[in-house]
Amino acid sequence: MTSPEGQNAMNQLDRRAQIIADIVARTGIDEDLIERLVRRFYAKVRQDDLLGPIFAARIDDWEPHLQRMFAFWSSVALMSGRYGGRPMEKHMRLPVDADHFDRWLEIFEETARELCSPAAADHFVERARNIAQSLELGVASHHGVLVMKGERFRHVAHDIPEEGDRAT
Ligand code: HEM
Repeated sequence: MTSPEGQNAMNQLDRRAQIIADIVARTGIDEDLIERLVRRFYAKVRQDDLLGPIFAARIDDWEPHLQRMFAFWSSVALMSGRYGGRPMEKHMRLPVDADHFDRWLEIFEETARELCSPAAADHFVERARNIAQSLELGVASHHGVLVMKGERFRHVAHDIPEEGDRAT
C-alpha cells in the first residue's frame, strides 16, 4: 500500500502531467517547434541593428547558447524542468532599457506568429512578456532605479556604460 506522502506525491505528478498534456493538446507545442522558433528568432536578432551588436559582443559560439535557449523555452512553455540557469544574473548588467526589451518582444512575437498556431504563439508570447518585464525591472534596479507599476526603464538608452565585457 502507498503511504499518504507517496500518494500525495503521485497526485502532484498526475496533476503536473495533466497540465502539460493540456498545454500540448491546446497549443501543439513540442520540442521540435521550440527549436525552430528559437533558431529563427536568434537568426533575426543577430541581424537587428539594435540588438545584434549586444549579442555579438558577448556570444562567439552560438550553438551552446541556442541549446540553452531550447532548454529554457522547454521549461517555460512545457514545464519540462530542462533549464536550471539564472537569467536575471545574465541580464542585469547588459546595456539595455525599455527600447531593447520592446524590440526583443517585437521580433519574438513576429517569429512566433510566423511559425506557430495562434494558440501556441499566444502561449509563448504571454510568457515572454512576463519574463521580459521582470528582467527589465531587474536591469532598472541594478541601476538604482525603482520602476513603479506601469512605468518603463528609460536610460540614456544607447549610452549605458559597460560594466565589464561579459554579462556573466
Ligand atoms: C533586452 C533584450 C535582451 C538582450 C539584449 C539579451 C541578451 C542576452 C545575452 C547577451 C545573453 C548571453 C549571456 C551570457 O551568456 O553571458 C542572454 C542569455 C539569455 N537570455 Fe537574454 N536578452 C534579452 C532578453 C531576454 C528575454 C526577454 C528573455 C526571456 C524571455 C531572455 C532569456 C535569456 C536566457 C534564458 C539566457 C540564458 C541565460 C543562461 O546562461 O542560463 N533574454 N541574453
